[in-house]
Amino acid sequence: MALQNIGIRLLQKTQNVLVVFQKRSKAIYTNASCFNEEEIKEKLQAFPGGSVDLIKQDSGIAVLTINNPNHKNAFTGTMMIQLKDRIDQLEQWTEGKGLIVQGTANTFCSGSDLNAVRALSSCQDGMKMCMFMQNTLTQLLRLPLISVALVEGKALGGGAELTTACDFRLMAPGSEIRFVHKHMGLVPGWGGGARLVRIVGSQNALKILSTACKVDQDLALQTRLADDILVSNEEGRPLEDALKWLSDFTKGPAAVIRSVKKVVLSGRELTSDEALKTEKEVFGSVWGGPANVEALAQRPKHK
Ligand SMILES: CCCC(=O)SCCNC(=O)CCNC(=O)[C@H](O)C(C)(C)COP(=O)(O)OP(=O)(O)OC[C@H]1O[C@@H](n2cnc3c(N)ncnc32)[C@H](O)[C@@H]1OP(=O)(O)O
Repeated sequence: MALQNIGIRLLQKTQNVLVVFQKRSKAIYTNASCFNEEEIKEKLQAFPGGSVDLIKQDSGIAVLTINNPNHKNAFTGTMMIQLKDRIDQLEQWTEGKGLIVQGTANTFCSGSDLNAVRALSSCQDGMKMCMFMQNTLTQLLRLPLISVALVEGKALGGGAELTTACDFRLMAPGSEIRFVHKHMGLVPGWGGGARLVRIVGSQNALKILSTACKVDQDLALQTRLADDILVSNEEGRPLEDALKWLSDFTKGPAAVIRSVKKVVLSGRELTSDEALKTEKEVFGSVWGGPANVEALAQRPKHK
């Protein structure tokens, strides 16, 4: 009977945590904000090409690849839809711990496909595309996975914004992140402006956005836009090195790593009171869990 009660309590705790995160991972724009996802998807379908590929490894780390090499990995309309689908898949991946986002062919991403930009030139269409991408990139940032943008070559415009939707940014030698929006008569619209401010502070963000300067590895380290610089550009090495770099953060059971991300995310995004309550719920989900029981049985010393 006692065991049954513990089981029921654990189930309730897990449900509470789920409720908190389901509430939080809700899209920024919904039908209530007059956003019709199907309508913009239909428009985006008219701009095909390229793909967004996902490989989930047994290690619990997935690799998401932006793949449109003939156009420097620019996001076509169908790639925007695929990105959302892949992130939906990652949301369901309960064994996942980490994610690397990269571009194919030694370049990260040159932003929005300029052909689509030209065709969706009305203010309404632009804003609908922006809402769709903000929803998707917010969903990416809120995945319970520790995510890394692996920047090889150039990350321009929307590509630069995409890097800010990951927890960490690693830059390969010679790579650059550049918010070129100003030169296009634009500002960031995929949420990259708001996220940039959180990462580098408002002074640095203002400088980076108002000059549209190249953020090379030195400036990226100085402003903390990059978390580390990789040592080699040799074929295959950046991904190999990024996987190794990430593995330091993903050692251990998925339930614990995912909980760490949830606690940090709530601290980053919620009010202090909400973050504390969420932390309590997440704590409850791991307290007395298998990893906790095993650790206690081993009586570890943290020397
Ligand atoms: C809210 C989102 C805002 C945005 O993202 S707006 C888009 C911002 N991005 C840009 O303006 C990128 C413009 N492209 C460039 O600056 C240069 O192409 C880039 C990336 C520096 C590469 O230069 P290069 O190495 O000299 O190569 P290239 O210019 O010959 O490009 C190779 C082929 O790729 C194409 N491409 C590059 N970026 C693209 C894009 N964003 N949309 C559509 N096509 C794009 C380019 O047109 C060229 O195609 P093609 O070989 O001439 O058929």
